[in-house]
Amino acid sequence: MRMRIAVAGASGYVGGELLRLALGHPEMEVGALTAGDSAGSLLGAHQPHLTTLADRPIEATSAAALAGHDVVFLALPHGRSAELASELPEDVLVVDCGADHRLRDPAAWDRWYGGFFTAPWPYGLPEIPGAREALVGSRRIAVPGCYPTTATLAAIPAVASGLVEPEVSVVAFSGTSGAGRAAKPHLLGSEVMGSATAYGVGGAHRHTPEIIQNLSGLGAGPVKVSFTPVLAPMPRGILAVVSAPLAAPGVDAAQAREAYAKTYSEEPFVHLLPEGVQPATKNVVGANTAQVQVEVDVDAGRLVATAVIDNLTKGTAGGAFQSVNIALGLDESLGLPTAGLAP
Ligand SMILES: NC(=O)C1=CN([C@@H]2O[C@H](COP(=O)(O)OP(=O)(O)OC[C@H]3O[C@@H](n4cnc5c(N)ncnc54)[C@H](OP(=O)(O)O)[C@@H]3O)[C@@H](O)[C@H]2O)C=CC1
Ligand SMILES: CC(=O)N[C@@H](CCC(=O)OP(=O)(O)O)C(=O)O
Repeated sequence: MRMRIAVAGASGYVGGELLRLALGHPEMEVGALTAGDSAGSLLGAHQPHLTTLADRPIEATSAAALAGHDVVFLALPHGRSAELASELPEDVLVVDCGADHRLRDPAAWDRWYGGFFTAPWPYGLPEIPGAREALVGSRRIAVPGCYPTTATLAAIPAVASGLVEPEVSVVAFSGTSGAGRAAKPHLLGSEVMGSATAYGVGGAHRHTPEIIQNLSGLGAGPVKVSFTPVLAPMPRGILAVVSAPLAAPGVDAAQAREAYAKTYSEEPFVHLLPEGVQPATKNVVGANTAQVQVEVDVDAGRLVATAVIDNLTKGTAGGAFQSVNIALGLDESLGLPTAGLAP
């Protein structure tokens, strides 16, 4: 029998991507849809690309509306998930796409988010060593932030293998859907089109502690991270450029490549591109794949890795379904697209 899913935040960008993927998942069927102010309207008013769900009503978000489902996805603003999740039964698989259950350090939570600290849930980035095992059988999943997913996938092999010093620089370019669909002046077409802008510069972005948490858990000790996000004029996609000083002067491109090939050889969604081919965000639009590349800048003594994902697919909804598949004992790749859209 198929699993019935509920989506809280169904009118948003992540909600829309969760539903798009649910329609292609052979074990899932769509149940309740909820939101905030959009409650009382039909889904088609918010997600016109989901033609077959257009006449589904959106209800107000409450534990009662989400009851009676096998899997509940929370695609709500930060701070809205924790209380709601605490009212949902323990045997229901609850997947939080927001940040409420990602950070393990209460002090980091307090500094970057604030408010009531809730216990962290198994982290939905199976490619981190040990994370896949923690997801098996879990009934709670914390979906990573989209920048942390991209940066972490670019950096894992370099950091875990000790090829680099634990001082990582991340510069990542995100499409505008990363900011959600609520109207914000800096997201107006006239502001975004034909321009790219850094923001959260100087270690001020809230994804910094999440990237640090991920990279510091790889067995190579604490990792310092300098993270700079850049808003790029595209609807979807993230490109992360990660670099770090080589741990020893002799580390060469072949060694770096070997570490990346070995780390990702069995991963269904992470692809090391052939030598010299650089990842491009357009290659992964709508796909749950990450493309990665690694080079060594001998003159600067740095390893440079790049990765791309679709922020809404591998970066949120696709990663969420990948983790749900693992938690439920299904094939990890079930229902997840691996091909992007071209041209
Ligand atoms: N966009 C991305 O690439 C990523 C997003 N995330 C996270 O996923 C979550 C959803 O993001 P996204 O879809 O982009 O955001 P959107 O702004 O596009 O959507 C937010 C959704 O939450 C609903 N909502 C807002 N306030 C409330 C409330 N008080 N009670 C109930 N529902 C409410 C909105 O409904 P209404 O229409 O009624 O306002 C809407 O359905 C966020 O936590 C975000 O940080 C994580 C990774 C990547
Ligand atoms: C382009 C853009 O604005 N991106 C968002 C990150 C979105 C994301 O990953 O989400 P979480 O909020 O769930 O952590 C930002 O910088 O705030």
